[in-house]
Amino acid sequence: MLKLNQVTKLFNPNTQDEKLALSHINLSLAPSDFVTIIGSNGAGKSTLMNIISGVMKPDIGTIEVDGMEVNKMGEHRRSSWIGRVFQDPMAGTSPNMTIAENLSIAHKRGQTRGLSWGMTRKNKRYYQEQLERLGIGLENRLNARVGLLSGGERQALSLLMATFTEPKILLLDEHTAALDPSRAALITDLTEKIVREFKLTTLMVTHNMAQAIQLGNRLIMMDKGRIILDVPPDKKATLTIADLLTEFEQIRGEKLMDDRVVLG
Ligand SMILES: Nc1ncnc2c1ncn2[C@@H]1O[C@H](COP(=O)(O)OP(=O)(O)OP(=O)(O)O)[C@@H](O)[C@H]1O
Repeated sequence: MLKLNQVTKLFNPNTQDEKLALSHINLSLAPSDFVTIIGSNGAGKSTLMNIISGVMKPDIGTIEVDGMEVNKMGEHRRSSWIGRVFQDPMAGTSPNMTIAENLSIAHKRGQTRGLSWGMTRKNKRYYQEQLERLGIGLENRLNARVGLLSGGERQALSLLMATFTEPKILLLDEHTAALDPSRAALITDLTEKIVREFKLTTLMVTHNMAQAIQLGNRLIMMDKGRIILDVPPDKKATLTIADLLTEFEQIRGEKLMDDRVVLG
């Protein structure tokens, strides 16, 4: 369903700041695959997400979705079938609009017609039903400004908005990293529930090894712009943090020094 062929990204070519962020990445996801991505700082994880979502174009290589090459398709057009949640809870929602207005925008994503809010009673009921699924009481606050919500509430709303139109691909970019542990656990649980329910094909970047092991059916480890480990579903089920650290050491010939990765 998602296929990356030889995807390469070189920043600032032929300058002192030249940086090979992605090097000949080949990655193929089956429908409903949930892949967690870990890797050291600067490994290329966010660049990979940016290239899949169309924020950046690869210098070499192709991206295919359901057999169709999408390299030339811009971010806006891809947004109808890609949902994305960022680390920053402020990034996915509009603070000066109400919860209902934010959901209305998400509802219309990818449609070309103008932005009439279309806040019919039927739509409101539908938004309430969807909010109820989050289990944190937001269904009673449809008219609250989103800027007033806590980080965790806002991130739960971002997750709902990103998956509202059942995208083909869900990209989660360290979406629990800015939350306190209890809120992070809530968003992790919600993520698992929503992805399972809608059978979403998902890529999730995390610095938290425990979370990378807990979620998803497949795990990849990146380093210096390459995929250095791809743990398939049959091995992922029994994978431990110790296994991952050993693999990293064997592949890199050095210990993983990023405590955030180990401790989460
Ligand atoms: N727009 C850019 N211009 C120049 N260099 C960039 C740009 N974006 C990323 N890089 C560089 O490319 C490399 C990969 O960056 P990227 O953000 O993808 O890493 P990452 O794995 O997400 O890292 P982290 O875990 O620290 O967030 C890094 O060395 C980074 O400094």
